[in-house]
Amino acid sequence: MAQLDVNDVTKHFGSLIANDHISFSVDSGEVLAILGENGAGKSTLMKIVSGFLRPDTGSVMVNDRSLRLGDPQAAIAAGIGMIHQHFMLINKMTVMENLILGHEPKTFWGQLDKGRAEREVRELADKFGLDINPSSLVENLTVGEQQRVEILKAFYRGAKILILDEPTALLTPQETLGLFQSILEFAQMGLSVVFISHKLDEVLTISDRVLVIRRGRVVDQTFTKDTDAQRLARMMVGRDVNLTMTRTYQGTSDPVLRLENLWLRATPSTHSLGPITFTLHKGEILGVAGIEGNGQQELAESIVGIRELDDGEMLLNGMPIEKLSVRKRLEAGIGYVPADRQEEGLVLDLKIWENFILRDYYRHPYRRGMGIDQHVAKQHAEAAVKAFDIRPGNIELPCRALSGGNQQKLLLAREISRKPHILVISQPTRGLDVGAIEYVHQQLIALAAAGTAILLISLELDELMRLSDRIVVLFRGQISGQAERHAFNRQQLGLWMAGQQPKELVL
Ligand SMILES: Nc1ncnc2c1ncn2[C@@H]1O[C@H](COP(=O)(O)OP(=O)(O)OP(=O)(O)O)[C@@H](O)[C@H]1O
Repeated sequence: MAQLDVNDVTKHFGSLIANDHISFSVDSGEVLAILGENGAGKSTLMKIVSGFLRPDTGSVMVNDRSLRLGDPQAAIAAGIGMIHQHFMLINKMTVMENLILGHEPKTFWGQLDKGRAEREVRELADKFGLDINPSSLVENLTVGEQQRVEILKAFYRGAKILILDEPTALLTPQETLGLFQSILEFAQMGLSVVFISHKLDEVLTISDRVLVIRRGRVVDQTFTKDTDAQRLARMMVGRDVNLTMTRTYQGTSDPVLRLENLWLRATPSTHSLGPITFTLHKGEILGVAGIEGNGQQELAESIVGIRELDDGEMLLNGMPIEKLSVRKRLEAGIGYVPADRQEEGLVLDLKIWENFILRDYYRHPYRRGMGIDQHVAKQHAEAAVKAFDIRPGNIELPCRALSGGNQQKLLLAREISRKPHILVISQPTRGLDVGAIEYVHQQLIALAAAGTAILLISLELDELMRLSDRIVVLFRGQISGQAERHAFNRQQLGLWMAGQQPKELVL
């Protein structure tokens, strides 16, 4: 089938070397995992292989033939299929329209041959075991289904080498298993798969070989069967990492936030939420579990004030806040780290220091007359960039130039520096490497120990079980179960996530 050889690839961005003489190969039928810290250069490397970026030097070969570099069409023609972290589908079109876009089969008269397109799509879906209805609108599909469309699209264009960039970041555990099953089948068919992930257990489960990149260089390669999670973490980060950090309870019984019968009506794109009643205490971490789309986002946004309540009460330190604007709530001591850091959390075209003061630029200590005291703002941003080890540390760079993990660190740095009474934080470690996860967990533990009440929303049960004092589970906008730390039980939490009613529900 196809073998990929990457030879001596180097790529600079200004003075930064994102890829430094990288070489590796993937055989036909092999699953190669690429591991590396945030900013190590994995995405850059894959963009080079798939033609989205041109390297400064080096070559890429498919079956011993040189690939024309910096040309996505040439990469596709050579059989390279790239599945990006952010899907590139058109929501208002059907699955089939997306699949054939730009490669429409034509009749003799030059018109779209719809029958042939449908037949080809069904045959492909069958061949690769990717079950999907070609006439569904993409906007009505789950994330897992959209990913299947992306993979099918690559196959429709003749992919023999599949590159998956953090493909499980948005999937439920069940969808992840389904994807793994598919990957194994692809490998058995002789396809080559490159799998980029920060999740060591996934890498250990799915790959044959692991390539480790640090600061743009290949630092190690190993057969998966010869390694384990601790060793992989050490290779990646260059030191031992605590992969299972837990905390001992430090919370108090002082209520900080009280939600009483909070209720949100459904909209065409959202579930109804509630009635939800709970109290968040000083120094406590309250975990919110649930499969994506079961009201977590609505809950976070109604606390922060982005969404208006249809009913219910919300008290912050005893004061009703449900009528306050977002800005007033932030000023009153609520911090917010949204799940989508690129859409909601940061302004990617603004500089690092500008993003750092985004919540407070109009007030002390940043306001100066009608403008901003740039000196103070930059000083504070510099200090936070150092304290949170954000790389590269040049605060004049636009946020866009930071890797995902470093963007997340910047968001945390901003919110934590504001010393909030409450921090609402959603998917805090999505896309982060193990070293960065360890760091974020340390920060959350320290923040709670200093008295902040944290509402931790996460799809990762392990993360919730390690950090939370209590966990509530959301299912279709309602609390389907809750448990105290001493009674956490993975299986039970999973059942509640799937909507199974608990025997005893204490609210
Ligand atoms: N367009 C760009 N302009 C300037 N610098 C960039 C650009 N794209 C990437 N970089 C820098 O190149 C380095 C490698 O980034 P890359 O996105 O390849 O890392 P990564 O290993 O994929 O990280 P992550 O795991 O966080 O996704 C980083 O330091 C990043 O800031």
